[in-house]
Amino acid sequence: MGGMRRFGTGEKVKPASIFGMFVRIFAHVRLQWKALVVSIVCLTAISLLQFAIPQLTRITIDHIIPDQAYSKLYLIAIGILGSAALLGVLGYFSTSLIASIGQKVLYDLRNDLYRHLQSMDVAFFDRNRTGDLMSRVTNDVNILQQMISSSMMQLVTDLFTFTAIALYMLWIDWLLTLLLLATFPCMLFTTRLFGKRMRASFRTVQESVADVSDHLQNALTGIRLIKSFTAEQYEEERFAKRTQRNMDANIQVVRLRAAYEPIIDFLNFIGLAIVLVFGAWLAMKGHMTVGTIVAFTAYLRLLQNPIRHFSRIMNTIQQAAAGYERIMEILGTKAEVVEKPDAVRLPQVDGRIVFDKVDFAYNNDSGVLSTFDLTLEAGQITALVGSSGSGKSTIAHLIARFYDPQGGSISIDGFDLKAVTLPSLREQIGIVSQDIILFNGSIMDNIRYGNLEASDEDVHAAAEAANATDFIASFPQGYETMIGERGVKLSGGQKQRISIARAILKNPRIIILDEATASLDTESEQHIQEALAQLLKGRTCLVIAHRLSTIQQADCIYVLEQGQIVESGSHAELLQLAGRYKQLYELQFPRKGNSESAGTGTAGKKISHREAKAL
Ligand SMILES: Nc1ncnc2c1ncn2[C@@H]1O[C@H](COP(=O)(O)OP(=O)(O)OP(=O)(O)O)[C@@H](O)[C@H]1O
Repeated sequence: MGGMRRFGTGEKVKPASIFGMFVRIFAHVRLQWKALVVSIVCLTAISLLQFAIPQLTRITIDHIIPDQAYSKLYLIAIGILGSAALLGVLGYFSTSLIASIGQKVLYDLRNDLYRHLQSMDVAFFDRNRTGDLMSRVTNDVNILQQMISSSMMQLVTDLFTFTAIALYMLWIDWLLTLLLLATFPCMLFTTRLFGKRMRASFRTVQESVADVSDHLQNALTGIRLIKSFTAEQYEEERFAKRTQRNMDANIQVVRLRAAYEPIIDFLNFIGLAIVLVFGAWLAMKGHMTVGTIVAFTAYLRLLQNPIRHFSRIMNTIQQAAAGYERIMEILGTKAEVVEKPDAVRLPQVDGRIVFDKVDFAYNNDSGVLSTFDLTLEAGQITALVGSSGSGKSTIAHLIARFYDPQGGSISIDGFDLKAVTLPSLREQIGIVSQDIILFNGSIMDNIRYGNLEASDEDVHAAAEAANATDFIASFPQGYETMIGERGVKLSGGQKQRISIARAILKNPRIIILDEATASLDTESEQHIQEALAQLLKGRTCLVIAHRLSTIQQADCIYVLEQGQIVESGSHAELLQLAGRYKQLYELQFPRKGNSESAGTGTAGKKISHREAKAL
């Protein structure tokens, strides 16, 4: 395969080796050294027992039969049955111990992965598909899990037995053993050759699983859109293309395996032929006993076990290696928005926000802001208006440090955002936007998300301030009503009020309203406006609105066009200026003209969201 890419970028990095995978797994395993020591003791005992059983065969053939030692036969029976019973008990302990070590490693890995994902910046999530990320945390970790639980134990036992037996065989007959071992490099070479190809195919399989998961995620969340455009057929074809890629890659794996296994079997038979022919020759010459040959053939099987098993579990191992690569791609990606090591806690702020010569572009595309200056005074309502795509939401994202500007600086009360810790910054910012995210859970849980320490009374007070108590009380289970996918469906306005209650409970110093009332009908808007008035009271507020009716009370309004401020002032001042703001205003309130009282009441309600968005 051509090498993997650093996640979400074009940069190529070396593919992870299977050895690297085992080393990393072992680094975690080391932490559970007690369980590890017990398993190693069990495995050593298993190897010794596996070694002892063929010795009993040899003793029977070489000594007991020729000596007609009837009285010793029961010892052989006890020896074999005792060894078998011990093998069973030791097998039980080593299997369960190694499996639990493995599961613990995966538990840590999955949690590390989740923690790492949470620490990534917003740009990372812009770049990567949700379904693909989900598939890495679930499917790829599962594959690794399968390998650890089913194959690791086998491999480790085999390696122990291999070493013990190879040493014994070299001691008994080094020449015969070396001849035998000559087949091993061929097996390793074949395994490597096929392994590489299989891994490439498995990587395709896993990528296609991620594609399928991504498609499903999009299609299921967008099912209304698909139906409204009657695009079912089109989506079905797109889905089939993705599953076809999965099928092709799987068939390729099966073909490789079908060719690989007979080759390994053939090499195993060469080993058997060597032992039989050369051993018989030695026996006929009187240099070796028949019992030793029989024991040698039994050892040969044990010696070849690692390779034979490896060929069987190679599927799982290569699949795990491909999954491991995909996991490492995430773990190896670093967030760009990070805290400096010497970052300080941002103290309780008044909320004066200053953009000083800020340059910003998403993904090194053409810039959204360039040498951009803006000051939001503490305790005031500042509004941003302007055409779609002019950069209003970008300004909000930069304040919350979802992205870092490429040039210039942004500060709050004189603290550069890059010099303060992220939680201390974001704790003081509340964002209420048009895209409301409520989690599956009760209304109580959703409001309490604003402050996980809040008491029930605090939650009730926040709901009261957000004008949400009436509709909450109308549900039979009140605050315990489940919302989200498994619960009741809330209207846009109800969701909005819950999100406002959540922000009120958070009690941040700075509030950002991004299109917060854009999609509401008149009646909801009335409720929301009252709730918002509660939320904005006494805080530093940035209000982004398409509806000019919602921002006339702002202390200062900035009109933004293509990332530049073209006008600023109060509503009245801007109307007098008779520039871009007035133009936007007249588009929204044609009949009221430039009357200053317009829009506070009915005029604003006549304009639809679509019209407003089009501005
Ligand atoms: N995550 C992103 N990745 C890349 N480009 C983006 C991203 N978000 C916004 N942009 C681009 O940045 C520019 C400014 O977008 P922004 O969302 O700030 O505008 P806006 O004024 O808030 O628009 P609207 O009123 O339509 O919401 C647009 O050209 C947009 O395409």
